[in-house]
Amino acid sequence: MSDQSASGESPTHAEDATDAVLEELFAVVEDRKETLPEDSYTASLFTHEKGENAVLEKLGEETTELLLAAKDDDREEIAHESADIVYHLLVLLSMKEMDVADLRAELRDRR
Ligand SMILES: N=c1c2ncn([C@@H]3O[C@H](COP(=O)(O)OP(=O)(O)OP(=O)(O)O)[C@@H](O)[C@H]3O)c2ncn1[C@@H]1O[C@H](COP(=O)(O)O)[C@@H](O)[C@H]1O
Repeated sequence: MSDQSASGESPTHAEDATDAVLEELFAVVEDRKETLPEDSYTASLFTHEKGENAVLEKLGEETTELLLAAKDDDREEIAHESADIVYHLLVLLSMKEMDVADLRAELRDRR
């Protein structure tokens, strides 16, 4: 990470790319919530069959898996579980009628 990035003064290209990935994934989540395609795992989370409890359970499971991966120093697994957590977190934000912008604003406020 560059000094400029660490200071928070100006986003780097890498940060721009990260932001775009989160925005794009969140847009897919929002689309699945609205259109509810039958073959979509995301859509299934918005049904009564699964719903919020399933998302919360997943976040709990994946957090445990992340802790185990960290204890094992398994970087590939850490990345995998982190991505699972971020995805399910975005689903939860959408369920609460929140936006990825709320997460970004909270992180920015801490700098
Ligand atoms: N990022 C994800 C994503 N992460 C996890 N999952 C699903 O979440 C489910 C549970 O995840 P787990 O890791 O617990 O699955 P698992 O096989 O039990 O694995 P482990 O428990 O062993 O880790 C699996 O069915 C995964 O496919 C995801 N499903 C969808 N997405 C994104 O959402 C987009 C839309 O997907 P659909 O809604 O399916 O069209 C995709 O293109 C992806 O970008």
